[in-house]
Amino acid sequence: MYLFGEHAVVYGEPAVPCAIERRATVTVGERADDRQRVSAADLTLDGFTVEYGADDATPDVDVPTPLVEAAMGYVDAAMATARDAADRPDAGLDVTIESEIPLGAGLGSSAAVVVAAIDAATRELGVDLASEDVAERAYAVEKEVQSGEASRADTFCSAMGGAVRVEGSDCRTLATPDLPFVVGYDGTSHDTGELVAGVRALREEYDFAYDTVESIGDLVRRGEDALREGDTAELGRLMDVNHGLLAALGVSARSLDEMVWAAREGGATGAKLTGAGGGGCIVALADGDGAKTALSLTPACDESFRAKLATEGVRAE
Ligand SMILES: Nc1ncnc2c1ncn2[C@@H]1O[C@H](COP(=O)(O)OP(=O)(O)OP(=O)(O)O)[C@@H](O)[C@H]1O
Ligand SMILES: C[C@@](O)(CCO)CC(=O)[O-]
Repeated sequence: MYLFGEHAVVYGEPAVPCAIERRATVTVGERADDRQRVSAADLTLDGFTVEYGADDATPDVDVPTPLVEAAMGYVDAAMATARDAADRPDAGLDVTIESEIPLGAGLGSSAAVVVAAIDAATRELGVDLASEDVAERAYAVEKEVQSGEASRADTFCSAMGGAVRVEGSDCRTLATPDLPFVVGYDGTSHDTGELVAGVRALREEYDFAYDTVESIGDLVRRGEDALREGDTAELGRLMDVNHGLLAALGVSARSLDEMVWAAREGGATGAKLTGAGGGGCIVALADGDGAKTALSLTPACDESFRAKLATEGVRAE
């Protein structure tokens, strides 16, 4: 989840994502043959569940094929980089994905799945990669699958845990403050690639959009100071401004605006959309139950939950 800086991070501005305790679990077992089988038991969207195998010509599913193809793109590429890291190009793998993270909703579900898949597959093939190496390979996978449009933010954060700072290829972990986050989810998903392309087009066409991206960078630097000083009032104010700047770039949605306002009216110190936008999740900084209750009473909000910061990144269980 992004405290600050999504979208602008694609153009080299800094961003501060934070890992929360919602995990993707990937189990990998080596096969006796050279085939690949993937089952994503809980790849759910709008109430559908899909299970598919890499060796099935036509997956037996009741969801749009593009969704399955998109999921396979990430998982295939993750397995390929794991086989490459282990120098075992012909290894056959059985992969099972279980994820608690809503898809395409701004919580970095693809990064979590790719990071966990690379970590589990390399371990199964006898290689113990450092979390930083898992992060770098996961970034390459996201970049490839998202046609060159990805920052290192989601993957580095998923791999390392806690709060991190990403600016271009410079990725660092930050001292993790214990901040009270509440997430509101509208139950929908977005296409990250389309939203990133929309911002790119706007930024190329209008100077003000170009400047807005730079302003987000300035805001993130101020946010880092506030984080260091533990100044939650300032963090909240900057989250509100960050939401406004993202809205100016065209990536908010009525449901996201409604949830942001509900959280604020429920006493949140600040609230913003998180991730690519268009629909999905907002994050609020909020002590007490007011913001969560306000969200649960908002028709646009499908689910709200307290998001505990995960200090640990990818791990073997
Ligand atoms: N449990 C899962 N099993 C298989 N594939 C998954 C799973 N969760 C996510 N994915 C893949 O990741 C895609 C969603 O990633 P995408 O980058 O579009 O959104 P996100 O990471 O959830 O949101 P954002 O980029 O805004 O943080 C899904 O369409 C699917 O291809
Ligand atoms: C919109 C974006 O900044 C975040 C999506 O999770 C894209 C990216 O950083 O790859």
